[in-house]
Amino acid sequence: MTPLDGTIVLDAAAMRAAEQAAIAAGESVESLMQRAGRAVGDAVHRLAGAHAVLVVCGPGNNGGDGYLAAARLRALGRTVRVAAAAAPRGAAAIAAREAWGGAVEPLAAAKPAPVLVDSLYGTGLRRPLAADEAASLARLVAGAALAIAVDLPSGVASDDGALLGQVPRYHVTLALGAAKPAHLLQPAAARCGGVRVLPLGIALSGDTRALPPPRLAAPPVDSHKFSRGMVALIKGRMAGAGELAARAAMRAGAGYVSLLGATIPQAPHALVRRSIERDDPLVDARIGALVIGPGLGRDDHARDLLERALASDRALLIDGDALHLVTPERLRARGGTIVLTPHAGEFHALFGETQGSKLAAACTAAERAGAVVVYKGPDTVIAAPGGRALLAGEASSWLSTAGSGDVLAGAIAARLAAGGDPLDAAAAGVWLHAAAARRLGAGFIADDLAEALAPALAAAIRETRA
Ligand SMILES: NC(=O)C1=CN([C@@H]2O[C@H](COP(=O)(O)OP(=O)(O)OC[C@H]3O[C@@H](n4cnc5c(N)ncnc54)[C@H](OP(=O)(O)O)[C@@H]3O)[C@@H](O)[C@H]2O)[C@@H](O)CC1
Ligand SMILES: [K+]
Repeated sequence: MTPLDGTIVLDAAAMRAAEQAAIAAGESVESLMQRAGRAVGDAVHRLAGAHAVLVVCGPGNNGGDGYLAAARLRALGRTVRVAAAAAPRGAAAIAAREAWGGAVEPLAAAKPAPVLVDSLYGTGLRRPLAADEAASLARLVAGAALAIAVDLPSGVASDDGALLGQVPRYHVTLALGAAKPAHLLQPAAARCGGVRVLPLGIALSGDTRALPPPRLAAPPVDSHKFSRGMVALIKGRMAGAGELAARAAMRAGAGYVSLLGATIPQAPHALVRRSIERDDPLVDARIGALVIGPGLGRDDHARDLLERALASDRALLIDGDALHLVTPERLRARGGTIVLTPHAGEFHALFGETQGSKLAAACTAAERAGAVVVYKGPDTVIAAPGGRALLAGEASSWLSTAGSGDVLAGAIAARLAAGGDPLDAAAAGVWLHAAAARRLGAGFIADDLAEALAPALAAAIRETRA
């Protein structure tokens, strides 16, 4: 079992294509299912302690996995029962049912067991479960101390993370072969519990991954403040937003941070406050990342500042209000490195209403704007032009606090200013932001979050070294 960090994420069509490629190379559906069933059986055996197990099986290949997992559990000496609402269809699932060979209880009459394994539907689910089937599943999950979903909780849409009906909450989901978007996109992700991938030994390729831990190092011995990365932030009408983003950039590792348009000296004194009117500081060639948007406002002054930022050739991070003042076409025409950090409202203001999953929307938006798009939320998606995308999965719900987005903008800007691929920089910022929140636990405010980026950065550097 492997955790999700950095693993490949495949939609149902890509998963089928990987399966077909394996079959063309000499595998069979049966051999893949045997591997899946055995891996599920072994994982349940490890997770279930000495408790009795009930496996509920559906009519497709997800059900086939369940019959074989039950057979494996029986071979391991476990007490295991099987229930189903319908007979298996398809040769592999029928063979799996025969390999189990034991009793199959009617789902509606099945009594709960301490461990429930849901093998009803996986990536092939296209419509809501029938009401009686959904009710039976909910009853059996509620009656179990440990509920494990095979591949996906039955009732979630694999590609976009939607719920096709009432879906119970599971403790663990065992993803077969690869993670699916529903393991990382809401609302489905919150139903999955802990997700573990069971590798099936088939070749996988694709452009979407779960957010990996950043590969970060301490500054080299010959570093100076500018080589570590200079971040310049444009102060807006709401001064606190820029202050927070600036503190975050400092704590996330930038060597030099200036707040443009703030001239009254105050703590922290390491933050360089400069007028924005004299000697155009926006074109300073030492700037590694220029940030505009936090607390900017949307008036004419804000528009002027945005025009000046767009005219600069520096890597640009656009957040908050500034996302309401620009168009994707304008960004594409500007070119250069651009990172956008919209929440859902800002995303729709900039890109309009979109079709399909949050992942698809972010990828399309990145292409349209020629920018890395960090589509924020409880299931942040990061997409780059060209198709690469990262799914951050569930972060602390305490991040829903004022100023949290300003801190994220500062963290990403610090990593952007340090150089390298802008997608990696955005990913590192998102990771550090989530890690800082984890360290703080509950009830924190954005000021705490900015400060906690430093220990989160130190931990990421230690983990890179280990
Ligand atoms: N990829 C891999 O490498 C491997 C994948 N494997 C496994 O295969 C799983 C995908 O299998 P799958 O394609 O057979 O789909 P699955 O989720 O079992 O459901 C389809 C069946 O359910 C039916 N059906 C659908 N909705 C329904 C509803 N609401 N109510 C009632 N019926 C409904 C549908 O019928 P139909 O829509 O055709 O009428 C069809 O019969 C995948 O999640 C993984 O577990 C491993 O075995 C091996 C390696
Ligand atoms: K399932």
